[in-house]
Amino acid sequence: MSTPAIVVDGVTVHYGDVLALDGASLTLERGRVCGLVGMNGSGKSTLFKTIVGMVRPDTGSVLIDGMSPARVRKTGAVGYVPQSEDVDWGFPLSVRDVVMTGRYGKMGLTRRPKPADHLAVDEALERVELSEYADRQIGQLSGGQKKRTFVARGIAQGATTLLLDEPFAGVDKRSEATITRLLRELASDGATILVSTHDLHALPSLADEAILLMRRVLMHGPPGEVLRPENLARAFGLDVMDRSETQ
Ligand SMILES: Nc1ncnc2c1ncn2[C@@H]1O[C@H](COP(=O)(O)OP(=O)(O)OP(=O)(O)O)[C@@H](O)[C@H]1O
Repeated sequence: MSTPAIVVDGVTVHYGDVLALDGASLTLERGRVCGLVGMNGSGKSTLFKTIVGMVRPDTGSVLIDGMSPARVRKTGAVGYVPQSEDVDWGFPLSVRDVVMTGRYGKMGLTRRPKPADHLAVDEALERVELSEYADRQIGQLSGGQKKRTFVARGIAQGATTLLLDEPFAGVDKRSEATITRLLRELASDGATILVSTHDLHALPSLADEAILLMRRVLMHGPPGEVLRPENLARAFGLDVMDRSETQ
């Protein structure tokens, strides 16, 4: 069997007294889109940050393509689309600048882009349909364009694992459809995608599998099974399929 794309094994994370993850374990195979579902505060962002190596687990381990987060970070194999709240949108960076940061690992210490870097950025912008916004400051984008900028960064980086923290929050239907199509295309090219969302109705058309998180993985399987009302009731404590979104 090939090495799984992501293995999270018994990960526990505290922020001071707050227990954010409590023995979370999961394995994701290559070329799959997995939806991550859980109520506010269930540890979704913490799980992403642990996988990318921004948060260190108290116990447990993370392997990406069989490597530690610190090691894999240097390869650029993991792309991360953070929650909007985690980004300083006032920073004087254009869309092109943000996408170019995905190439830094390949540039060495000078960080001087070569023609191949410019080409990779142009191609990534085209793929997410943002070429005409390339020189716009990132704060002057719509919600969907902001998300697509970070997806483009992952593409320019050549990421084979992409982690997206609520890419559909504050995004209109058209951008949602564009992002969904992109993620499906990237997965069919072999990328592994872990994506958190509150939009449960959209999950079956987006994801091959789903995870229910409540500080630990309550369930991991086909979306139709994971989203059954009795399972959602365990994770959310209410009948969420009667609502368009869970909050
Ligand atoms: N930097 C931090 N310092 C202290 N507590 C934190 C920090 N970040 C997260 N937490 C707490 O850890 C728990 C898990 O938070 P996390 O952001 O991972 O959840 P989430 O599932 O992503 O939530 P949401 O759906 O609201 O984004 C919450 O109780 C949260 O308040």
